[in-house]
This record gives sequence, C-alpha cells and structure tokens, in this order.
Amino acid sequence: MKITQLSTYRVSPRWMFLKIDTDEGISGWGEPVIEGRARTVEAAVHELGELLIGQDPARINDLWQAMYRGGFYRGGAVFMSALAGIDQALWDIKGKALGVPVYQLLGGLVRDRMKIYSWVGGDRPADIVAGIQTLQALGLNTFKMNGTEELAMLDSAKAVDAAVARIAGLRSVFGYDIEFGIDFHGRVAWPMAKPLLRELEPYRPLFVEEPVLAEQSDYYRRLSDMTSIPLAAGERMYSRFEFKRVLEQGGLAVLQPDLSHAGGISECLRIAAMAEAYDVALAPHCPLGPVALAACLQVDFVSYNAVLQEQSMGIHYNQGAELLDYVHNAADFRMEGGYIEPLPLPGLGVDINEERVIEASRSAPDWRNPLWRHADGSVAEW
Ligand SMILES: O=C(O)[C@H](O)[C@@H](O)[C@@H](O)[C@H](O)CO
Ligand SMILES: [Mg+2]
Repeated sequence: MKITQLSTYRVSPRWMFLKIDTDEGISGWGEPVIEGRARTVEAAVHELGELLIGQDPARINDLWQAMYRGGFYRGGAVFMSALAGIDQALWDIKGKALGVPVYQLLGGLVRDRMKIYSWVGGDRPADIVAGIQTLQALGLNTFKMNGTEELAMLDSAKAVDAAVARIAGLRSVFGYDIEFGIDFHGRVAWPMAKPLLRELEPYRPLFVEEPVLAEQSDYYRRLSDMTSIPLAAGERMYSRFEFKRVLEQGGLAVLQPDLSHAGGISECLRIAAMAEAYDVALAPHCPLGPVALAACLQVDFVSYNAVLQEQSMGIHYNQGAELLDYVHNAADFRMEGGYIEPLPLPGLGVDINEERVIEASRSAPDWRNPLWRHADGSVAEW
C-alpha cells in the first residue's frame, strides 16, 4: 500500500480535518490543528506530506521518526500538531486495513468504558450552576470551568474572593454529588497561584489545571508541595521530551497531553506510559472535534492510568458546528451516565461525512481567540 495524497479541510467551528489517501482505496482521517492557527498547521501538514507520498502507511514508527527528526528542527505547537494529525490518520489507515479498532492493535481494552467531563461557564466563568444542572440532566457528573476572569500578576484579595465564591457556591448547591476541575487557563501567574490554591483548598476540586503557564512548569513542584489539590497540565506541552522534565521534577498529579498537539497516538501512548511509571494519571485534553476525541479514546482504552476524558459537546467554542456534526456514526459515540464506550468501527472509529466536511470547508471561519487586556491596557492572558 502506498500513500497517494493528503487533503486538508478547515471547518467551523475552528477545526481542521486531514484525509490521507492510499493506492488501495483505504483512507485515514486525522485532526491536526492549533486553535487559532489552522492555516499555519495546514502549511506544516503539507510540508511534512512531501515525506509521505509514495511511502507505505503501515510504517507509522519510521514515518513518525522521519517527520520528527528529518527536518533538524523539531517540537513546538505547530509542528507537533501537524505531526499529530498525520499520525492519527496513519493509525486510522492501519486499523481499517486490518479491520479492527486501533485499541485492538495496542493490546486491547484495559477498561470497559471511559469517564468523560464537560465544560461549563464559558470564557469568563458565569451561570455555572445552571450549566451544571443542564448537563446533570444528561447524566453527566464531572465538569470543568475557568477559575478566574482576567487576573493581574499581582491581584487583589477581592479578585481571589470572587473566584473562590463561585466555587463555594457550587459546593453549597451540589455538595459532593459532582466533581469538577478548575482551569486556571494560564491566567494565573506565580504570585497569585499560591493564594488562589490555598483559598480553593477547602472546596476540594478534582484538579486545578495549568496552575501557572506551561513555560513556568518549574513551579509545579513548589505549588504541589503547598496544596493537596491535584495539579494537572499538558495541553501546551508537545512531546515526551517536555513531559519527561515535568515528570522528573514532580508536582503534576495529572498529565493532559492533547492528541492533536502532542504528536498523535504514537507520542501520547509514550507519554501515558511515562506518566504511569511516576504514578501520574492521564486525562487527555480535547476541546476539539470527533477525530481528535476518537484518537484520545484509542489511547484511553489501552492506558491503565487514563482517568478522565475531556470532550467538547456543548463547549463554548463550538459555535457553528457541534462535536458530532461531521460524522455518519454519531450513535457510536455512546455517552451514558458520565462515561463513553469504546468506538466499535475499525481504525479510529469515526465514519467522517466527507461531503459535509468538503461543503463546510468552503466557508471555514478563521477562528481566533480573543485578545484580552487588563484595566491598565496591558495584555491579559486569555
Ligand atoms: O482545557 C481546555 O479545554 C483548554 O484550556 C481550552 O480552553 C484551550 O485549549 C482552547 O481550546 C484554546 O483555544
Ligand atoms: Mg485547559
């Protein structure tokens, strides 16, 4: 079998799909994207594609290493997202060619179903109680929300109290019948991370995500030493070489690699195994589309330390299209009681509605995240 063509489709809400065709009529799908930089990743995919045309898609390991190491420069959000989508598509081809789901090629199921969570509250945490009540009615009991609005490097006790009051309100309404992660989203700098974690401690969130920016990861250990709240991060780390340093220094209880940013299934499997060696849990990041989620699930269902899966149904970013709008097999994404079952189809388990994708790609928006500013006019982390 030989790779014949790579086609990319940028679509609403802010996703990109990659289709890799072969000379035997089997095609694989991937979801390479950096949210807000889709065109940049698209260019990177097609540059990497030069290495793939004419190659045997079965040789995922060799192709992965050739793409990762062959261009001298390596790593980073754009390149590793392009590589991730290609890797996903190659695994999709392999599973389809052999007639089995990817997880069967990786040793089979380690669990029968995977716990999922949903976002509530939007860009600036609001209406969280109502959001949770709506999702509870659908059987969900685990959620994630932004912890703060804009927060200055050194902010007021009032700003901390506002963040804490929202969480205290959740516990007063729902008690411990729900669990939730709090995403600091990189908005909290080192000076504010400690006071915020300390004040949140009594409400026992499931985890705090990105307690400081990924480039400040050397603080994870110090923050972990001062709080019992499990700390999570990973969506802005892009290879096992980045996660290696974070695992060695300690501090993170949960790793959140993104299957569409951290080199795909091949790389995230390695990251999952490294995390397990340190007794660190895995909760793949996935605010994206169906192929990205399917790739996460293939890793979740073979990784003992996979504990929680983000999925984007109802997320505030999905304006113009929802998680399962581009698939024929929405019914295969069986979410019930806060869990999702293994996808039954061969490959990644997604039956992409190609006509719908092509149609949507004709009017794809160039999504951008907002540029926030503090009261003094300086840039605020979004
Ligand atoms: O945890 C999450 O889902 C992420 O922090 C998410 O909000 C961002 O990755 C966003 O997609 C960036 O555009
Ligand atoms: Mg996050």
